[in-house]
Amino acid sequence: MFPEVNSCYSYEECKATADWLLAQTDVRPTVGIVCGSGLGGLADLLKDQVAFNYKDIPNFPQSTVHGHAGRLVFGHLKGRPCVCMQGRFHLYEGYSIHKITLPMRIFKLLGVETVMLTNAAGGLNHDFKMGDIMIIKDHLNLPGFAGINPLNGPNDERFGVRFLCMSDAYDRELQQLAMEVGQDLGYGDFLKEGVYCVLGGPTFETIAEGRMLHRLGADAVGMSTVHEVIVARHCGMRVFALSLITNQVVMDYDSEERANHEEVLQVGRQRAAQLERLVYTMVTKIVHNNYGLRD
Ligand SMILES: O=P(O)(O)O[C@@H]1C[C@H](O)[C@@H](CO)O1
Ligand code: HPA
Repeated sequence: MFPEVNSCYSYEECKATADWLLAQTDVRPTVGIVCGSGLGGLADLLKDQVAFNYKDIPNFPQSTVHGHAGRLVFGHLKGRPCVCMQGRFHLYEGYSIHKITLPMRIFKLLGVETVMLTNAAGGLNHDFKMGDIMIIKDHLNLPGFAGINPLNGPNDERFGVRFLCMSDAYDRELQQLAMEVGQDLGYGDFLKEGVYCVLGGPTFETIAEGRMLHRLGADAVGMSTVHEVIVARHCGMRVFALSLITNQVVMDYDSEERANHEEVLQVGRQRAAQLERLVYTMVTKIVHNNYGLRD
């Protein structure tokens, strides 16, 4: 019934990985950051770094995509203890959905309370431009419609409930904070909000697919994030997510534009510093334990 059931990681396996990491570093992160394609520079902002190559971490998958360095970096952002994935995993790399979301459970067992995810995405909303930063307010989980969900398989209540509410997946207070910080930083012209749709990739969208997703209510489309968000919410972490619009999805048969990964990485490089500053400033304003925000 669940073809990937054997690839689930047990609570004990996740705990073993978290305990291994905690034994190697004194950093006790409350914020976990996931860097999207070409956006790994965020990890370089961490002070007092303790970094691990994914290949050295028990149970961890390896990054196979250009623009995803494959390092887990612990450190501090203005005194706030953080852990940062410099590179994430995607379904199209051939990993099971349980494997690509394993780091979220490890974050939880490390003590992370807030997860901040970034990704590169194609714009579907006609008002969006290349280089816009979209605060994700909701998502469309297309693989989920087809029964591909990271919570498939036996449910371990130590992580969370069997049937997860998703109408509050993206923390509204953090979205508001992002808007305020973005305005303060002068990002008003390119800071947007919208709905992210995940597909399996690795193919970019056909014109008919782009048109369909737009009509379904998606503002941007990508190949990640949603699975991580589901698992992070399942184990009770607060979630905030951003998309960098690296290209406009082609929705016109007369267009000469062609989506490609090099352009995705290039636009990432152009906007990375501003995106990093937004996340950095937000982290300095998040207070943990009482879920409040600092002014
Ligand atoms: O990890 P993210 O979602 O940022 O990566 C996007 C989606 C594909 O992996 C790749 C396409 O260029 O970038
Ligand atoms: N489609 C899907 N994923 C993406 C895109 C896109 O146009 N751009 C960056 N990641």
